Amino acid sequence: MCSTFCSQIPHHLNLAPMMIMKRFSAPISPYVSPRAQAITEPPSRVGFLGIGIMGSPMAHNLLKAGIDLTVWNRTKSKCDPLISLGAKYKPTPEEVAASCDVTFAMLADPQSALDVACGKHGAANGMGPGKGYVDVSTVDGDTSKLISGHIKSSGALFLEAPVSGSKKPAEDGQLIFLTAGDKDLYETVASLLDIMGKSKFYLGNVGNGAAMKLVVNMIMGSMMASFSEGLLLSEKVGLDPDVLVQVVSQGAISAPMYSTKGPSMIESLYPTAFPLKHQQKDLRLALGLAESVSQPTPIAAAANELYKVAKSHGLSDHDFSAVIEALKSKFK
Ligand SMILES: NC(=O)C1=CN([C@@H]2O[C@H](COP(=O)(O)OP(=O)(O)OC[C@H]3O[C@@H](n4cnc5c(N)ncnc54)[C@H](OP(=O)(O)O)[C@@H]3O)[C@@H](O)[C@H]2O)C=CC1
Ligand SMILES: O=CC(=O)O
Repeated sequence: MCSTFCSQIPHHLNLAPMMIMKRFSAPISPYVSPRAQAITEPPSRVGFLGIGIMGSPMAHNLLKAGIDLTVWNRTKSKCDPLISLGAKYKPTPEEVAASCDVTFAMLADPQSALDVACGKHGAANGMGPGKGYVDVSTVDGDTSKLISGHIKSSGALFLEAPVSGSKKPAEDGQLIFLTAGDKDLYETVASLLDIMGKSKFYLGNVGNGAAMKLVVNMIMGSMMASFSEGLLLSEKVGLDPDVLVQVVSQGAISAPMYSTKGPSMIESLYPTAFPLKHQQKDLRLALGLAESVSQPTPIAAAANELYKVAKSHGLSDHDFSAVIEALKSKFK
């Protein structure tokens, strides 16, 4: 079993195989798994793990829609507003999964998504036939496949469903779900995805949703880096950057991101919707994806370096538009 298991460990985790074996205590058997069983449709008890910038409004929308919701977050206090609105709370991901038909997870990165799904008291320990796990975190395909293997070895179904759209779309129920995995689970949770989002794509095998999300965010990260250069250049040659934002917003390169974030970037304000550290993580994972198929991505590679500079100057938890700071002379 070890060779099968170890071959699934994502390269970027950089952990010795024995550490991984210790960390992810849920047994994984690729050969014998309990028979998967249909989930009641729509699921009557829903779990949500990871109540951060995105998880909080997504869970809130489920609650507002009358869903019987159980929540968990590493920092418990972030669950309190949801609990005061009627959500139940369980102290571990395992207990959430055990008490729910379907459990969603919205975690920061590959490591936290693995820890919460497959670690000690992780969700996989509470899964079983008749249940489903929907991971909406942005991770790479290898991580998603590893989580899928653990969940499915319990007899439960697995769907990866990363989202495109930020804090405001999450609040407005306007996210775009990029799903892949068990089609039965996709159909079972469709009504829940419709509460949280405006559209959903089913992309086939596990890994395809993750790949689509990484390609989209690779483009977005490069766009923001390029926009930052344009804003600073316009200012340096004596143009009004506010006018640049207006011109851009009316032409072929118009994007909501430029008109919503441009004005605050000009003021050097970066209220966090999408943390810069997550954008850099997505670029790093996208570059790994490109490397795996020998696709040249020089623009994304350059953008990634800029986000790394921004991170090294303490901007990790600012909005990703703070990448503009890395281009200012004080950082040279
Ligand atoms: N913000 C955005 O605009 C978007 C974000 N995303 C993706 O969604 C995911 C979540 O992002 P977002 O909500 O913005 O990020 P946050 O940083 O606000 O939330 C991250 C969540 O992960 C939890 N977490 C982090 N590390 C661990 C760990 N080791 N063990 C357990 N839990 C952990 C945090 O818990 P705690 O509260 O205890 O720190 C928190 O609940 C990321 O993958 C991001 O790339 C996707 C689309 C848009
Ligand atoms: O992942 C970020 C987003 O805005 O989408």
